Amino acid sequence: MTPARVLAGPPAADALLSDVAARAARLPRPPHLAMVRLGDDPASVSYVRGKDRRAREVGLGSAVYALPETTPQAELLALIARLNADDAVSGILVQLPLPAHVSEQAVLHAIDPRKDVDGFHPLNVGELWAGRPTLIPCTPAGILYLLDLYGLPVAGQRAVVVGRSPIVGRPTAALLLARDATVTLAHSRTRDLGAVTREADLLVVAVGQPHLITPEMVRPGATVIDVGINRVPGGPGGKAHLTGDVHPDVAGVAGAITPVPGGVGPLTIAALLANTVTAAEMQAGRRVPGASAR
Ligand SMILES: Nc1nc(=O)c2c([nH]1)NC[C@@H]1CN(c3ccc(C(=O)N[C@@H](CCC(=O)O)C(=O)O)cc3)C=[N+]21
Repeated sequence: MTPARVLAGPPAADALLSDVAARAARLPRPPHLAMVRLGDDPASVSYVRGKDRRAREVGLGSAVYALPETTPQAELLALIARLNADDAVSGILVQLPLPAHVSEQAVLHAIDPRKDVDGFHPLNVGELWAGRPTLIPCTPAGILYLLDLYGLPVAGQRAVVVGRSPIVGRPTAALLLARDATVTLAHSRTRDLGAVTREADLLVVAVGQPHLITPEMVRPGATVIDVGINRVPGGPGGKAHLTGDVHPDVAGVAGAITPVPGGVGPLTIAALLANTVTAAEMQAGRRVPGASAR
């Protein structure tokens, strides 16, 4: 078996971002992304910094509101209300996870659906499941962009998504369905997971369990998208390193596979900035809400 084709994220992200920059430049003023984070979780700090830097690189405005971990929910909701009302703000992202005293649901409901660049507001979630993707969650949008860029088919494919989280698994299943794949959504209670994943032409894994997917669970020649980002000890020099939900030996069976890091992650950021431009276009009346973003 020839080893799998590696679907590198960074060049695909660059291609998407050059389109984002061109669309941003056609607007009357640069789209602006407001990001809010509570507390100093190192991963959140690093992700938000990465998004902020990439936004500026492609000519978007960007602002980070770094609030104390102890910020009361009412204060966070008041900030969101101000950002909703501010015409200079095109997109709003509240970094997850939130501290336990803040209701994620209350926050996600509070963001104006037309500025919801994460695609987490129930209106956008509903539109996506109804087959009318508008502002699509960033990781699923990034996965579809990656597949399209590398010329991998979606329509008619047997797709298996492992993981049913509201931010990755569920919306990925909805988006693949909107693109005419035959979709199975598997999860921690799925009986004989390997028998299910072996049916997949296209396997998307978003569980957060290092090396859950082993070679015998993969159909030879399948496309495997690894969304897992797991920090595990014992990297080069004994430092913690990143590894995916898919065992490295799967590369000997799959037809195509995304690496971790350097696979889906960079596309997630690019898709966020694409959503920010889409939101700005809608607000400028250049795009009708509901006209497909793809
Ligand atoms: N409201 C909200 N929206 C999000 O989109 C959101 C969130 N909260 N909370 C956390 C998750 C996680 N996430 C990632 C983005 C980029 C990489 C990424 O660029 N990863 C690099 C490596 C990064 C590293 O070295 O840590 C890669 O895979 O190559 C990873 C993860 C967005 N999230």
